[in-house]
Amino acid sequence: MSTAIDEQPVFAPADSLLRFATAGAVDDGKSTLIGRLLHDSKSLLADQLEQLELASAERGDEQLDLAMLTDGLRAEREQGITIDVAHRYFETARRAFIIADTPGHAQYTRNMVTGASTADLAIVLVDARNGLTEQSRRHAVLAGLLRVPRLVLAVNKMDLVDFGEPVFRGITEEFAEFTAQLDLRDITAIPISALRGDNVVHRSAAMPWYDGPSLLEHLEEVEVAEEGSTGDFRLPVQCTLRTPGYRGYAGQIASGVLAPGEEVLHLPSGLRSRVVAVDTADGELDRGRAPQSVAVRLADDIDVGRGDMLCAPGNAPAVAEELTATVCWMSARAALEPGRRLLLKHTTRTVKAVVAGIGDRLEITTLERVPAERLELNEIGEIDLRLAQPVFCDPYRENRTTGGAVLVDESTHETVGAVLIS
Ligand SMILES: Nc1nc2c(ncn2[C@@H]2O[C@H](COP(=O)(O)OP(=O)(O)OP(=O)(O)O)[C@@H](O)[C@H]2O)c(=O)[nH]1
Repeated sequence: MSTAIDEQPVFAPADSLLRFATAGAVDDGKSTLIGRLLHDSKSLLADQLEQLELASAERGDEQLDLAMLTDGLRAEREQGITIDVAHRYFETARRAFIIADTPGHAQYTRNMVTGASTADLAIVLVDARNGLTEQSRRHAVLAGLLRVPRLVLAVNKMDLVDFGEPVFRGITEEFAEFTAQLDLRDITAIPISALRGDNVVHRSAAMPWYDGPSLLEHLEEVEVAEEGSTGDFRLPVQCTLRTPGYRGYAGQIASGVLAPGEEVLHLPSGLRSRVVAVDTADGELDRGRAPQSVAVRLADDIDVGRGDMLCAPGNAPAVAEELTATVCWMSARAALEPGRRLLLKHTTRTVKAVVAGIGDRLEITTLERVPAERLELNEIGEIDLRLAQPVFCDPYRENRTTGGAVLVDESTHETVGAVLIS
């Protein structure tokens, strides 16, 4: 194993970013996999590598203890109170990556929802010896619900099943059967050994029967849908920028494209205006696209403030004071019950909400919908919400930003629910 630092490539600027989440049960090898990706793609700094070698040598390990890299990260995370998902950046010559490492234990549903809601791809890790478990099924269901566009089934620990093709085929076939019922469009299965590095960054000689890409090759090549920039234009307004002679409405474009000269609709007023300019910190743009942060200048004097929305006049979002939504309940303190008062944070708007009713609960491993009176921690179900003011929203399946929201406890300010608007 080469560890020479001067081999570190000079990174060309990566031309695109892939956000991916890792999901697996405890001990399936997530930490080892992430460590292996960082190590073999030479994404570690000299001092991190040195520390790793030292610590592994002290323990008398022949192999580098790659999980230590992510465990270090987890220690950092544990100092925080509410952040359960650690994010890690790395890049290769071809692409930049942000990994959302979602811990496998206890609060896995909550963590996976947090980590995967913005992911372009989810890696579901399976231990080859155990095959598919209830957790693997849960992860696949959640990825489908959250509409993560791509999924990798990484069958890990292939070294412990003699790199056997039948084991891999058995697991992938079972997975395909299960996911046929889900809304998952793009699934790639890769046999790996995170510990030895087989098919993680480099292709493995131990599995000649597999002729697909290594995991990193796949991550580098997979197309990232230009998410957002394809949909209708939506700009949730964060604030108004005002200096003498200047007024721009600032925010991050949630979806679509906007160019000067185009007409936009302002919500809640329903007024329309023409775009004079789309500004950024680096100057004016010919066109702004999701997920850029911009300030929009309008031809007319409209009263625009935080929580409002500028959008395409043709296919405007719903202005809704009542919502039906799928909710993942994340609070260990109390179950979600009808009558509960909460805050709904939707894009840049926060409104008071009351739970008007609870519909079905999703039995996640069988995909059955069963009647429910309440939702406990980590349960997923359909609820009706009544809002004190409207939100401007799209169905989650059409727009992950304007279709998503979180529920917050009014007194503790804790995030207690992830909301996918129907
Ligand atoms: N033989 C073998 N062991 C592996 C492989 N990948 C991981 N392991 C071992 O499996 C154990 C668990 O690995 P981790 O990376 O800590 O697992 P994890 O999924 O991150 O577990 P948590 O951090 O507890 O969620 C460790 O002892 C690893 O060395 C592999 O490909 N082959």
